[in-house]
Amino acid sequence: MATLEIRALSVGYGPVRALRDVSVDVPAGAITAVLGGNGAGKTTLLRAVSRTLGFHRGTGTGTIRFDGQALEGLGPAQVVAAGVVQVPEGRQVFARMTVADNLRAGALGARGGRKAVAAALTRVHELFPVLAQRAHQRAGLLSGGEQQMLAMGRALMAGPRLLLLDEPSLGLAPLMAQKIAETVQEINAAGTSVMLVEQNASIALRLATTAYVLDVGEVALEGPAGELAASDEVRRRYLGVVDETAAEDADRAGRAPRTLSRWSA
Ligand SMILES: Nc1ncnc2c1ncn2[C@@H]1O[C@H](COP(=O)(O)OP(=O)(O)OP(=O)(O)O)[C@@H](O)[C@H]1O
Repeated sequence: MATLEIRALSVGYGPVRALRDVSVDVPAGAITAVLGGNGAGKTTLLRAVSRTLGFHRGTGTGTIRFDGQALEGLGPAQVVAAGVVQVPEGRQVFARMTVADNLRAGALGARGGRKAVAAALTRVHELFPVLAQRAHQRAGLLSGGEQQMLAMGRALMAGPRLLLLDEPSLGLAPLMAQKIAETVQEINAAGTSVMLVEQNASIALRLATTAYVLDVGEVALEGPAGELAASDEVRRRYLGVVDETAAEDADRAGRAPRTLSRWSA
């Protein structure tokens, strides 16, 4: 059963068409990945779900249902209260506030009372012990990886049933990216559905059950993550694998083969 159903979603920023007729299903309990190059519309898709397009002067048409409830017409805080929480790209922690206060801020939109918040904090500290050790430090002093942990921890404080993750491994060293990936798996195994936007296709396809590839605002490919990982198109464009025929074709055309090293692990 899909917990999140996006149907015929089109989004624009003024004259810029960012998404066109996009339909995506995020099944309950699974990790669903969204891949795509720069500007493909991945972040826009998450903004549409979290109802934060308005902050960026974006407007959209189409339907988005979460557990059968229409999200159109809700404000961002109501979406959080419904159980859908976004971890924005670039972490966006409150740099001048302490780690503890950042986490407290995440609980503001939470359902449930003090007990639920205390339980969420215990859980966040179990997942990310460094956030307990650094509780009284300013968030701006944390490393990039620790800030990503804080951004995820802050989102978990709201008790999400669906977590929207925007490029959690961006700019992180491979070991830290791997650690974050393992934690995403752990969060999912504990019952939270995940919609994962990743520039690191190799990590995303390893974590996800199903995946979508966006290309200039449209769904270009979709299917089981294992099948996409094996497809020549995805391997060539998103996993940095240069197939020989493409390289020869490119040679004949007198230009370098197209490798997208940014996409490789
Ligand atoms: N606030 C905005 N105002 C105008 N255009 C925007 C705005 N935000 C995004 N866009 C445009 O919408 C399109 C999709 O952008 P989006 O950020 O969703 O892509 P993305 O796949 O997340 O890319 P990236 O990996 O670079 O973040 C791009 O053409 C982008 O320039």
